[in-house]
Amino acid sequence: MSLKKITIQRERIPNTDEYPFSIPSIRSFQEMEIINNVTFFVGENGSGKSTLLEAIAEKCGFNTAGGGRNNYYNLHASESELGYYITLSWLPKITNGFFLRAESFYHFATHLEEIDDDTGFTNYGGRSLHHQSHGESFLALFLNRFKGRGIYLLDEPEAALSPQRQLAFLRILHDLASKDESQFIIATHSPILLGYPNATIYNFDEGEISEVQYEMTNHYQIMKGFLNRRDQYLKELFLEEDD
Ligand SMILES: Nc1ncnc2c1ncn2[C@@H]1O[C@H](COP(=O)(O)OP(=O)(O)OP(=O)(O)O)[C@@H](O)[C@H]1O
Repeated sequence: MSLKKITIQRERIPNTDEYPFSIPSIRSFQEMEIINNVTFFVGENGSGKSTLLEAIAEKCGFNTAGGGRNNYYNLHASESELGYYITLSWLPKITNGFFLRAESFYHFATHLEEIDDDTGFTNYGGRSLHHQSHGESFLALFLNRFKGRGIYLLDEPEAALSPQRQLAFLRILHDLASKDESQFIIATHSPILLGYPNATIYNFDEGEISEVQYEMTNHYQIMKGFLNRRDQYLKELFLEEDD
């Protein structure tokens, strides 16, 4: 494991009322220990997970629109507004890795058409990502591009994956992370992915970033409650809407 800690340099922050410091979890952020090869960011929509992940990606030297160090292409290639304020502590420093943004993956695939056509997409399962389904192309990326010592930052990788493929992803994650060469930080809403054993889960809700146990996440509790008592859940949900 290489990335050990993420720290914010609070003395640099000019105005805490503006984005990204308008986000409660980011405003109160001091430091985050990275204690496992697999770390999850969980929390409500808009709680700041992508903001922090993007800042980490920028500090790793990855394209903030998605990709690795050598993937330069223009897609609102905005600088992370948080990146300037955070410091990453490494031992040892690594430069290999990838930042996956589900939302801009199509553009990444187009970028590969331009640079990787001649090499036969060897890092992506031998087929253009545009010629694979969304979920297939994600898995091709995980299976072929993720290898060796590296840091992999994934923003909602479940976006394209069926439950069965999410399980397949857990297997890939296990194979890569258990060799102690690969490190993952994953922002997710998936109760399946969050179930990866012995991961650290950081919750971005309630105005701070704090460690949480799997079974205590809203995602686990809502999904479990819904599956166990679907009729009751729906009855209460629709009752509230009618009020
Ligand atoms: N460039 C920006 N300028 C201003 N506000 C922004 C910017 N990017 C994001 N925000 C706001 O910051 C908040 C946190 O956004 P962020 O994308 O980090 O949330 P998230 O936890 O990843 O959410 P989700 O689960 O929906 O992906 C949101 O309210 C969002 O509207």
